[in-house]
Amino acid sequence: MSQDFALAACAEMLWQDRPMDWRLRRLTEMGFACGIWSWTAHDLGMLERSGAAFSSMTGYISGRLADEAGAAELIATARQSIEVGKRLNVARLNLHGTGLGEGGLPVTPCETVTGAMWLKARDTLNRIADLADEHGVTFMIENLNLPVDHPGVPFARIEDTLALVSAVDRPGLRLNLDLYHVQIGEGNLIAWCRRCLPFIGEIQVADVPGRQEPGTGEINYAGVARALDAMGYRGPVCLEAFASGEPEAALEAFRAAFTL
Ligand SMILES: O=C(O)C(=O)CO
Repeated sequence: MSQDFALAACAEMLWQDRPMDWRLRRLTEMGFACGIWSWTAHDLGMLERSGAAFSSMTGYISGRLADEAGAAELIATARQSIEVGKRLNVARLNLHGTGLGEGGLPVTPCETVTGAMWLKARDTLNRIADLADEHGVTFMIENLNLPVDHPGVPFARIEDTLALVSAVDRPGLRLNLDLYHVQIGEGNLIAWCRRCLPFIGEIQVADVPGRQEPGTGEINYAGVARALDAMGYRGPVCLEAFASGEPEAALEAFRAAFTL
């Protein structure tokens, strides 16, 4: 049995009754890198002392892609996140089309994205890619689903994030291809993996419905893993899911699905 993907898990969603340093140590012991969301929610010294390998974390605090004031806020808070990311040696810094608030809802919801907004978003992401070059870091933009978890987020669909990342086409800006969100919003997972392949920074997974580990829902993740292997993907895959029972068992189900 070989493990061809670099496996990680989102520490925010597992063992929610345990302190974060415990979760990070447990994931590390089990051989997983760790994903976290906003660094502002954590004691940075604790994160540093945990010894975890951080696969990704949120790479901004607030802001938006598609208007001048929002872009200024995004760039300023991305700068702060770069410093924290360097301190923790975080591999990738994650972005969304707009800041997310309570329950993952957009701080500034947007139902209609105009042509001018698309152009501004591309310009903002080029500024993000400039920052990435200057500091030697990698940003990613994550697709989200609109129907269930994140209504009103602009540039949320994989079609949108792929259009932006491929238009910018710079190594410091990649896709965080979240297959849970693709399944809800667009489906056709393997075809999207193929289209996104040249631009993928990380893949995130959870089953649908319920956002739990592979095997709890309708997605054949072992089949997706075989297809990714056949197309030559060898990058990180992160479980961003709740556990249906014991987190250790959820992590082993994830590992089994992505071990070829
Ligand atoms: O819903 C997600 O995938 C998110 O990462 C929101 O933070």
